[in-house]
Amino acid sequence: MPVYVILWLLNCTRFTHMNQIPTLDITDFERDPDTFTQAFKAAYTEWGFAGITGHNIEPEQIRAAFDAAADFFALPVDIKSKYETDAAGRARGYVPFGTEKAKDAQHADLKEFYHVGRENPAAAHLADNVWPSEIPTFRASFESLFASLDTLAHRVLSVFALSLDLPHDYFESRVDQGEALLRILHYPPITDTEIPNLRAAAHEDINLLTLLVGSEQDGLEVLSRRGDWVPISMIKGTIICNVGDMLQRLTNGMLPSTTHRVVNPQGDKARASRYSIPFFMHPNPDTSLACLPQCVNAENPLRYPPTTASEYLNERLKQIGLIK
Ligand SMILES: O=C(O)CCC(=O)C(=O)O
Ligand SMILES: [Fe+2]
Repeated sequence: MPVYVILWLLNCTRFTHMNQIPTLDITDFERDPDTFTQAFKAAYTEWGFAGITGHNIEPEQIRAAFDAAADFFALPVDIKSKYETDAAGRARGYVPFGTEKAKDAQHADLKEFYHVGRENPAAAHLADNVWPSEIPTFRASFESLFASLDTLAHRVLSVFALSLDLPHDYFESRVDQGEALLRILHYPPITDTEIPNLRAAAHEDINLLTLLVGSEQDGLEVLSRRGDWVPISMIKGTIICNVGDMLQRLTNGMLPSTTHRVVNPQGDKARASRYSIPFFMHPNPDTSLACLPQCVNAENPLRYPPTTASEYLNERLKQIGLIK
């Protein structure tokens, strides 16, 4: 075959299989809700992941949060450990390196993290936050980022509801007392390259939906429907939003909770820290995760038995080592 034909064929495959998660500008929803909801549904049915732009979260707010994170994780481990708590599922405060292991993984992930969660004195299942006094900017930075991501999560949930032929406020009464967790993640420099561990082994997120303030460092990869690992390269400032296992169950798998991982960088890049900040949105504990009837049909028969959000969460947190 002549070289120009091979080049032409290669070019065609490049364009017909766009191998990158889609990006959606959420301000398009206000301009044309129906068209946006259709594009949104198509993106999530195919990928379970999309980048969100037009979200109104200022770059300075994100910068301040990453700076506070770097300052905290640079503290000696005995100081950081003062902020470990006994909140169920380690849902508040510091969680040391080597604690979490992806379901079915053989080795622990290469990360330490800090959980900041929803506070509501009227809801007994939501623990109080703890704040490191050593980093004066920490509390204000993460309270403000939490509030902004919570608002965005509500906007995104209303588009999910519309794309499932539900009223736009369907999820409101199902998440108002629900846990939401900001997970401030630090993947320390890797000094021993012979280790079998990954920064984060392949996993699916347990919750309803995740908003990820993505890292400036490479490493995040998403498993496509075709079975290949797609490195995520995002325009700076994009917030990644992905479906979690709870939304996958509710939609009987119609919206997939896509497997993803964080791979170790090669060469000098391995010697740099990596930071990222996912926000995990959970339903109220008593919310049923039974599949929605409109997602069950002859082509897509019922895949999951009914359960509640709290039952399911407990089972999953045991699998990843966050509950004994
Ligand atoms: O660090 C990242 O980019 C992704 C983190 C992640 O997938 C998680 O914590 O569930
Ligand atoms: Fe994840």
